[in-house]
Amino acid sequence: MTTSTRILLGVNIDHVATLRQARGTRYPDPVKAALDAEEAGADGITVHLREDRRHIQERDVLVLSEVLQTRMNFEMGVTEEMMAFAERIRPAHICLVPETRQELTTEGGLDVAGQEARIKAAVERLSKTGAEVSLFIDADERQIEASRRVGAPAIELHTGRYADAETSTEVAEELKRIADGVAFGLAQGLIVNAGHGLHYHNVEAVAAIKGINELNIGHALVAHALFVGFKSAVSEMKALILAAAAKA
Ligand SMILES: CC(=O)[C@@H](O)[C@H](O)COP(=O)(O)O
Ligand SMILES: NCC(=O)COP(=O)(O)O
Repeated sequence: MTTSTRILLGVNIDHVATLRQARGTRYPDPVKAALDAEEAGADGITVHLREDRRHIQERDVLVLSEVLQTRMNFEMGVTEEMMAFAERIRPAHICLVPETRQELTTEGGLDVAGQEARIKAAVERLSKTGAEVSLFIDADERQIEASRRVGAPAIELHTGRYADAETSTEVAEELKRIADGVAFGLAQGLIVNAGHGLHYHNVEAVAAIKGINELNIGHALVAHALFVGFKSAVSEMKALILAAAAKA
């Protein structure tokens, strides 16, 4: 069981690439953002190579795999194309995520319980690359138990519902759901990460949940970086989550 006392920040650079792809230019370069993020204290760099290539491209991942000083968390759908690519680049971490072509963003967690044999085969195959494989799931006991059964050492709890909650009651309910999921995941012997939709005003309560290993944050960092620069955006976020975890 991992009971880290120090929470890690994984910086997702997808939306630096979103801006580049909007115009088909060479800038802004997500690789530069990744290096700046590392200098500012990122513990890892997350990229999601989507099937529709709306942001991160293969070349970004290949260059990152050569230049990162920390570690790459490669998010991917469970497809043959992505599995073969992951076997080629051999990232330190692989996170299996659900993907729908038309979605605005990742809408829910991976249904591990509903397709255990398929996910187990993917986890087994990808683990042979040496990667720590995690599953991006909702904070739901059924999915957490299934994640353990398929042999994933780690899970990432989808915090999108918490981020989207509007009333204080909903926020409290969603936060409790995440906190319960973290405790349940740890009790199952899993490494528990969390992320999606976290920003400077909602992150502290999640960072204060004991036992979370890492938060993966992207969209809010890229948005804030427009005004303060990428390094400052990352270091502000890192300071916030470390302070919240230390107070808890
Ligand atoms: C899996 C996850 O939560 C993120 O990687 C997210 O998918 C990135 O942003 P988009 O969903 O906008 O591509
Ligand atoms: N896995 C979640 C992630 O990497 C970042 O999501 P977001 O902060 O861009 O919503």
